[in-house]
Amino acid sequence: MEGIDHLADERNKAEFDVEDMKIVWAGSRHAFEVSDRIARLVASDPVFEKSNRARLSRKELFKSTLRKCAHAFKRIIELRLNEEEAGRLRHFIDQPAYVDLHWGMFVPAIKGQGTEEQQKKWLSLANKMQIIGCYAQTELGHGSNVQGLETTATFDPKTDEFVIHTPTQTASKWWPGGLGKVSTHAVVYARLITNGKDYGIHGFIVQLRSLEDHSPLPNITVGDIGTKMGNGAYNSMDNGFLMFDHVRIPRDQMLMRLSKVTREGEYVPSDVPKQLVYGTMVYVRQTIVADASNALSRAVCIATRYSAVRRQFGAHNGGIETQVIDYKTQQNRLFPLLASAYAFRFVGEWLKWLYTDVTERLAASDFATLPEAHACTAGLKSLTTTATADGIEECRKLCGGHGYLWCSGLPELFAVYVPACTYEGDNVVLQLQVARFLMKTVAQLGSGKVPVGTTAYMGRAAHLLQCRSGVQKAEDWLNPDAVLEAFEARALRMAVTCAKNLSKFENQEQGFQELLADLVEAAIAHCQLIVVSKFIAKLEQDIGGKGVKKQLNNLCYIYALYLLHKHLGDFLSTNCITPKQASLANDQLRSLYTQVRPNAVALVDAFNYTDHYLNSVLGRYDGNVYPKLFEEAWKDPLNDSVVPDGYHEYLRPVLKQQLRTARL
Ligand SMILES: CCCCCCCC/C=C\CCCCCCCCCC(=O)SCCNC(=O)CCNC(=O)[C@H](O)C(C)(C)COP(=O)(O)OP(=O)(O)OC[C@H]1O[C@@H](n2cnc3c(N)ncnc32)[C@H](O)[C@@H]1OP(=O)(O)O
Ligand SMILES: Cc1cc2nc3c(=O)[nH]c(=O)nc-3n(C[C@H](O)[C@H](O)[C@H](O)COP(=O)(O)OP(=O)(O)OC[C@H]3O[C@@H](n4cnc5c(N)ncnc54)[C@H](O)[C@@H]3O)c2cc1C
Repeated sequence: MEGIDHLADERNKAEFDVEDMKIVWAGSRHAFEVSDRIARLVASDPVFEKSNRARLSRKELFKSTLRKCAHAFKRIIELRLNEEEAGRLRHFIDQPAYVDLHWGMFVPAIKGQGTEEQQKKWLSLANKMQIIGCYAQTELGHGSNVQGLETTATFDPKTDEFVIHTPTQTASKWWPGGLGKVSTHAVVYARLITNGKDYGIHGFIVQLRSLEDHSPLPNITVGDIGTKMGNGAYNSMDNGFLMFDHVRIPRDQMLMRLSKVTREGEYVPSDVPKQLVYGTMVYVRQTIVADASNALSRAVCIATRYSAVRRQFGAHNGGIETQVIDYKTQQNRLFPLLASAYAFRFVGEWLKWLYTDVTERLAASDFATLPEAHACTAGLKSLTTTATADGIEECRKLCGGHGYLWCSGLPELFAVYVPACTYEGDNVVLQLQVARFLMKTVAQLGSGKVPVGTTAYMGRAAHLLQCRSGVQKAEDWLNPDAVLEAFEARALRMAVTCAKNLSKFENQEQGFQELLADLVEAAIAHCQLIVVSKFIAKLEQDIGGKGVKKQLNNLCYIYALYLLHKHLGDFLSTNCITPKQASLANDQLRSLYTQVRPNAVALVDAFNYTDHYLNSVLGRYDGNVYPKLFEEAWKDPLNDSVVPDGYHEYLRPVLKQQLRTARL
C-alpha cells in the first residue's frame, strides 16, 4: 500500500510540535536547515545509493567507497560547500572511509602539533586533497599504551634527517584507517632519539606512497590488515599495516609546535604540557561523543517505528492485535534508549563547548582546565559509546526476528558502530583515566584547592557524604535538586570509598591496580552525573515550541530514573536512597513511560532522518513494512533462480539417495 502513512495515527497522537523539536535536536534553525538540505541532496544522488552494500565483495565495496568519496569531493567543489556543509555531506553519505581519518585526524594533528610554517606547507596540500593522510599511532603490540610504542625516529645530524624504523614485528603500525590502500602520507608517532637519548613519543609527517603512481616508497611495506566484523559495515575502510626499514625524512617533518630538535640535534622541550601531543585524541573523542547520539537515535528511530507497526497477541474473536510498543516491557527497554539519545545529544553539545573553551585557553597559555577536558572527553567517549553499542543491539532485539535481517538496518549499524568502544581509546582504559583524575581531586579535598567544573560538587563533600534523600512520593523524583543530589552523593561516596581503600595500600600504584574494577564503577558514576546534570541544565534554557519542553522534561527524568534503577545497588549500598525511595522512582518511571507513549513516534520523527539515511525496511517513515520485506527478500541473489546453484551436485544426490546407494 504505497503512499499510505501507516503511522499516521501515531503521528496524530503527538502532544508537541515536531517541527519545533527538530530545531532543538539539530541545535539551531540554521543547523537544521543545513542538515535537511544536505540529507536530501545525498538521498537523491544515485552515486550515494547504499542499499546493496551487504552484497558487494570487499573489493567492490572498497571501490564503491572510493567512488563515493571522489564524487563527494566533486560535489563539495561544484556546490561550493563550506566546512559545515561538507561535514554533513560526509555524515549522510554514511560510509566509513579514508576521508574520516584525513579530515578527522591527519589535518587536526597538523593543526594542533605543527608550527605555523608546517601548517602553511602541509595544510595547503591536505585541504585540497593533493595529499591524503592518516593517523599512524597504534602498533601491532601496543595500542592503549602509547608510551610503549616501539617505532623509532632517530636524528642523524650528518644529513639533518630523521631515520624512521620499525625495529620488531610488534612495532609495525597496525590499524590506522586509510593507511592500507589510500594514504599518501601519515602522521607517524615514534620514539624520538637524538644524541643517543630517547625523548619519548612525538609525531612526524612521513610520505608513504608515490604521488605519481601510488606505489609505496622505497623501504616502506604497507597493506590492508584484512576483513573486519560484519557484511559491508566497517570494511569500506582500509585499516592498514606499515613497516619502515630505515626510512629517511627531513628534520622539518617532525611536528615541532610542542618541542623541537635543532640542526645540531639538541632536543628543546616546550614550555607547554607534554600531554598536548595527545591533543588530536581529545578532539576526536569529543566528536565521537557527538556522534553517539546519531547512531543511537538512528537505532531507536527504527525500533520505535517498527514497535508501533508490529502487533502481537491481545486479539479476541479475530480483532486487532496489540501494538508491541504498548507492552510495558517494550517501553521499559525502548524509552530509556530514546531518552539516552536525547541525553547524549545535549551532553555532546556541552562537550563541544568545553573543547572550544579549553582550546582558547591553551592558545592563551592557560593549561589549568586541560586535565578536566581530558577526563571529560575520555569518560564521556567511554560512557556514550558503550551505551550506544549496547543500545543498538537492544533495538535489534526489540524488533524481534526481523531485526536480525540485514535490511532492518540494525546489524550493519551495530557492526559499524561497535569498534567505537575500542578505537580512540579502549573504554575501560579511558574510564581509568577518569578514575585517576577523581582520585587526585578527592586527595586534594580539604587542602584549600576548591574543585571546579564537573567536580565542583565534590566541594560540597561535607553535605553530600552524609545527606539522605528527601523524596517521599513518586512526583518528588521530578525535582531536579532531588535527582542531582542523589547522583552527586552516589558519585562522591563511590569515589571517596575508592580513595579510602587506596590509602590502605603502602604502594599507591599497586593499590590502584588491585582496585581497578571499583575505580571504573566510580568513574562511570561520575560520568553519568555529568550527563544527567547537562540534561537538566538544558531544560533551564529558553526552549520554545508547543509542548517541546514538556517532552524533554519527561525524557530527562526517564534517563535519570532509568539509570537509578539500573544501578540501584550503588544508590542503596552508598545509603543515598532507601528501598522505599527506589520503589517510588520506579513508580515515577512507569508514569513517565505512559506520558511518552503517545509521543514516541513523533519524538523519533524529530531526528528528521530520511529513509535513505536510515536504510531500514523496519524504520521506514511510512511504516509500510511487510510488502517491503518481501521486496527485499526477492532482491536477494539466492532468489535469482528458483532452483539453487549446487542442486545437481549436492542436493539431488541426497534427495534421490544416490549417495547411500553408491556406498551400499
Ligand atoms: C567529505 C569531506 C568531509 C569529511 C569530514 C570528516 C570529518 C570526520 C570527523 C571525525 C571523524 C572521526 C573518525 C574516527 C574514526 C576512528 C578513528 C580511530 C582512531 C584511533 O583509534 S587513533 C589511536 C587512538 N589511541 C588511543 O586512544 C590510545 C589510548 N591511550 C591513551 O590515550 C594514553 O596513553 C592513556 C590515556 C591511556 C595514558 O596512558 P599513561 O601511560 O597512563 O599516561 P601517559 O601517556 O604517561 O600520560 C600521563 C599523563 O597524561 C595525561 N593524559 C593522558 N592523555 C591525555 C590527553 N589526551 N590529554 C591531556 N592529558 C592526557 C594523564 O592524565 C596523565 O596526567 P598526570 O600525569 O596524571 O597529571
Ligand atoms: C576500527 C578501528 C579503527 C582504528 N583506527 C585507528 C587509527 O586510525 N589510528 C590508530 O593509530 N589506531 C587505530 N585503531 C587502534 C585503536 O586505537 C586501538 O585498538 C585502541 O586504542 C585499543 O588499543 P589495543 O588494541 O592495544 O587494546 P588493548 O590495550 O590491547 O586492550 C585489550 C584489553 O586489555 C584491557 N586493558 C589494556 N590496558 C589496560 C589497563 N591498563 N588496565 C586495565 N585493562 C587494560 C582493555 O580494557 C581490553 O579489554 C583503530 C582500531 C579499530 C578497532
